[in-house]
Amino acid sequence: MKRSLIKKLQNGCIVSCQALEHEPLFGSDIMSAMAVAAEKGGAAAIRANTPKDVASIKQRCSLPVIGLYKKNYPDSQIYITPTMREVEELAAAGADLIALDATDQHRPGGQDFSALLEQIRSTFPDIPIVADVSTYEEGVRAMELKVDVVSTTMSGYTPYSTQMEGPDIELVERLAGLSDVPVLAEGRIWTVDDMIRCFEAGAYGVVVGTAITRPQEITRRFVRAIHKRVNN
Ligand SMILES: CC(=O)N[C@H](C=O)[C@@H](O)[C@H](O)[C@H](O)COP(=O)(O)O
Repeated sequence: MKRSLIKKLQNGCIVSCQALEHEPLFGSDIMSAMAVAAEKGGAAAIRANTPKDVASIKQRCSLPVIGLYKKNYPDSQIYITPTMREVEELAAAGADLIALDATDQHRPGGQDFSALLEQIRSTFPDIPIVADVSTYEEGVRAMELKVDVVSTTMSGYTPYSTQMEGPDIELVERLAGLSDVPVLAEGRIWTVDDMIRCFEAGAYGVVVGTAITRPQEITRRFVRAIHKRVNN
């Protein structure tokens, strides 16, 4: 079952439909409409934040959903599905796969990533785990721990990872083909060309978020280009 689900991501464009509370499109109705639009456009899957959005998307859209739950804990730097509590809520909401932070940063209560994995596996053996990593070493460790999928989500978002404007294609290339664990390219994929380069680097699938589902950021790019032109 896990296998056939993961297979659906192969060569797919996974659309991340996320809006935080301070963003103009915040709300499960809007995010589920985004997911339906992505499905109509041929997306392979949806990536969504919070159990509420996941549940709402699952009602209206037939694609597999990679669920995550962004939450801040006072004693931790990580925020993507930090503990078993968020995993349980995502599973109850119907998430088909669950994404979680697999970086080396301090976790709530000092928990080890491998301990959380164990807990998830024993409670939800049929839900594939997507490990969100920021570096090669984190990707290798996640593969050694036999996660189901690795995604380059966190590259550029930990203080010690490579900071760049576009996608971290080098990281995709280094991780892809290291093992039989599929590697998703994720983060700052802005153009079709970016996406193709990720596939050429060996990505199993790509996750595109902001470039499709955050209109305020899309607008900002157009406006910036005008400013640049006017000021030159
Ligand atoms: C770093 C972090 O918290 N990333 C989040 C992970 O779920 C989302 O905010 C991103 O939108 C998603 O990864 C897709 O990336 P992009 O929006 O750049 O296409």
